[in-house]
Amino acid sequence: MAAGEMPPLSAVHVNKPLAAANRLMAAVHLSLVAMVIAHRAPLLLSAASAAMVAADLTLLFLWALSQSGLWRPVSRAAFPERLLEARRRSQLPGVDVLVVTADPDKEPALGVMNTVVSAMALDYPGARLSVYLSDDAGSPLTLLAARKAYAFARAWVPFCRKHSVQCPWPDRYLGGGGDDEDGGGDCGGGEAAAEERRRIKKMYETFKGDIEDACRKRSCCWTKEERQDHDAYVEIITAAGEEDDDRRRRHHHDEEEEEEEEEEETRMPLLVYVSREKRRASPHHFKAGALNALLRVSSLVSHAPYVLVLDCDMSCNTRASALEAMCFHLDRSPPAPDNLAFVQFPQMFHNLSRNDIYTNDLRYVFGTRWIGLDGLRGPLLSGTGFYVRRDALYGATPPPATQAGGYFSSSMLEAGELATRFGHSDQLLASLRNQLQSSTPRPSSSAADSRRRPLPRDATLVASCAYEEGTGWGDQVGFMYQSVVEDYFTGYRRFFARGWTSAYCYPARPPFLGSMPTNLNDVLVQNKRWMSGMLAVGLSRHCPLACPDLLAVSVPQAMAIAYFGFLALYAFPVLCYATLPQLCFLRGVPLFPDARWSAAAFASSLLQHLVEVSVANRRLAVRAWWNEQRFWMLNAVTGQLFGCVSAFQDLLGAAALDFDLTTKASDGSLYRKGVFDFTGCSTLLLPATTLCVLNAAALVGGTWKMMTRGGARGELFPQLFLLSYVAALSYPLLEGMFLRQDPARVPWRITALSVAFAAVLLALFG
Ligand SMILES: O=c1ccn([C@@H]2O[C@H](COP(=O)(O)OP(=O)(O)O[C@H]3O[C@H](CO)[C@@H](O)[C@H](O)[C@H]3O)[C@@H](O)[C@H]2O)c(=O)[nH]1
Ligand SMILES: [Mn+2]
Repeated sequence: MAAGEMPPLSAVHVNKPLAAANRLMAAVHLSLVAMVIAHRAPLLLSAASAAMVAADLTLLFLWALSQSGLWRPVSRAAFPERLLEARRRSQLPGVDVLVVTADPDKEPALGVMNTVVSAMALDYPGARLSVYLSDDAGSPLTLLAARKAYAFARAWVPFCRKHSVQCPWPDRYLGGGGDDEDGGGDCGGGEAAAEERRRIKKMYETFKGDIEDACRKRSCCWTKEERQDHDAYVEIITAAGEEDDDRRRRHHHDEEEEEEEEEEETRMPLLVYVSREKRRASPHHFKAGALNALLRVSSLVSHAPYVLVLDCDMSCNTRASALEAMCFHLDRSPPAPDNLAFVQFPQMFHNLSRNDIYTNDLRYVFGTRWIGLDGLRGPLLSGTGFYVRRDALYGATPPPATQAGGYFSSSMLEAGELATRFGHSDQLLASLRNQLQSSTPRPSSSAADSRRRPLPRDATLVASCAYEEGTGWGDQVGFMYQSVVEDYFTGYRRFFARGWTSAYCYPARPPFLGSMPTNLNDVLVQNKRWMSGMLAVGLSRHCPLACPDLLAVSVPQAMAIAYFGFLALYAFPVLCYATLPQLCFLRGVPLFPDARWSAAAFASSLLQHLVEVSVANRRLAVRAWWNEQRFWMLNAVTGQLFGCVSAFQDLLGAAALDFDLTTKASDGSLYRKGVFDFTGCSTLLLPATTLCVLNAAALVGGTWKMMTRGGARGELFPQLFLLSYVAALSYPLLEGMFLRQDPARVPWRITALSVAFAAVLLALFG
């Protein structure tokens, strides 16, 4: 298929007006900030002014890094019909779906199984699709649920195919809280279809009941000790009577090609359960470790050239994503990106409220930044919902211009070298050698070959703790360890620094839907993990700004990646702005004597933010803008501040970073009402509440003084405005501490400590 012979499978469109607007706003903002700093420089005499200049310079630094990712926002389209005109479905390359789960208490089995089943029902030839489930808890409950899920999928998958169901996620489609169009409406007309739908719904109810029963029985749940200490276990899930079905089908179909193709199409995707070995003494590297174990097991079983990664709560909300992703991967003609390693889909969430007080929609990332980065060299890897080339994950470099496949240097393919990198499993090495030597990611020998075969001999070996010792896994091969944000680090080191690119595919209907935490503490803990993980990369020897390989590929991209590595540093300027103007205001010391430029720079940044939010929401979105302003400020002095502390501890070797799992089971009723849920808030919230009390006290005390004493009132107005703005933003915190009486208010211990700390600050400096 030479370029030109067939129409391109994908298109890219540069959003020129937005690009122009972004550049204009950048120019305006830069000149304003320059004026602010120039005006403050002569006042460096006082410590407070010096600190404010340092704060402004930090803001300027981060702002500068963030700019390249806004300069060329693009959108892409995929044309699966053209793909299917150009190739028969049986010629499509295989896809292995890797699903990871870690804790049946925080991640209820029913939700996990919905993800598994939805992935099995993707619109893709059954013989070329396999789903691997990693269970880090090694829970008998999950295994049992997986078997039940497979049995249900044997009815569900054909049902979705037959009726071209749009939403392959059973719970949503069958009316468990989906939107209108999902409610079975796309199942086609006719009494027979309705009957079939009723039947499948009943099967789902039984399946659900079985799992809920099993959950109630304590015997299925392991203790914490058992979870951290158990053998590896791998099972290719089958269902009773399946062998007979297969034989019958094979008997019907002779060797004729068409029928063989139909057979490939209608086959059930493979489902494999993997619980890797866990020992307390050996590090297990969290999600990255789980994914690498799945990569190895899948290499032995189906070895598909493409891999889709899904978190256990990320269900497929359309069946189209696999074909859409292939439009980019298989398109070799412009405008398809060169050297494409992965296609990233946005993370979207089903449990969002219209009044999204925790900014859980992650608009900033998936609605703005990734669109901009896509115009640079591609969005960063985002943990879930991406289709990635296996050879690129295994360490290949992009092919020389004349060749289509990933490139492995010949020395790497030598037997000794392969074993050092990939470990000592003959079976794994044999499968690697087969695939790696052929340079194109070919259609894998279809998963059909491995069908009903016994489990590969080495399956449990490659899922054992000891297997990775002394190999390249986690460093030269697979998902990267050393960071709790394995997605960010892997995307940067494994792909971008080697010259691979990515594409962002943002279809109108959300392709995947996950769940976000719905109480403040969980949200902050999650943010702290992201912030500490990325900062630990930014401050380490792997800093993107100091990576020669990446800089050689693209300096603007290095800046855009580094921006995320330093994101947590916002904590410092925000901390300054949340203490110094307050304390000075109380003393009657003006900090913004010539406020014109500061006011203009402030207004320009607010306006720019409003434009961003509104463009992403496709309407004037003032409430979303306000929610983001508020959460940004709150997160800066909680998630980002503690993120900085943890990252420094990690760098100094004082304490390793941990991966705190988010809960996918909370009800979120307060969040849906737009009320902050402070249940379980701990020290993480303390800086925010302390600063909030300080601000309120300074605002009241300072205004009082200003009115009673007179003096240089005009020069204090900018501070009065700033303090009032902060007070308005932090009102929910004040309310949670002093006005609310419900159980979800700020724990009184936190309130008391905040008041005490604020009093100390005021006594010392006020
Ligand atoms: O030891 C572990 C820890 C986590 N997980 C799985 O990792 C996934 C993500 O964990 P979750 O608690 O949902 O974290 P989130 O904060 O929601 O994850 C976001 O942030 C992570 C990086 O910190 C990315 O990997 C994710 O894709 C991204 O959604 C879940 O399926 C977990 O089961 C494991 O398999 N083993
Ligand atoms: Mn999650």
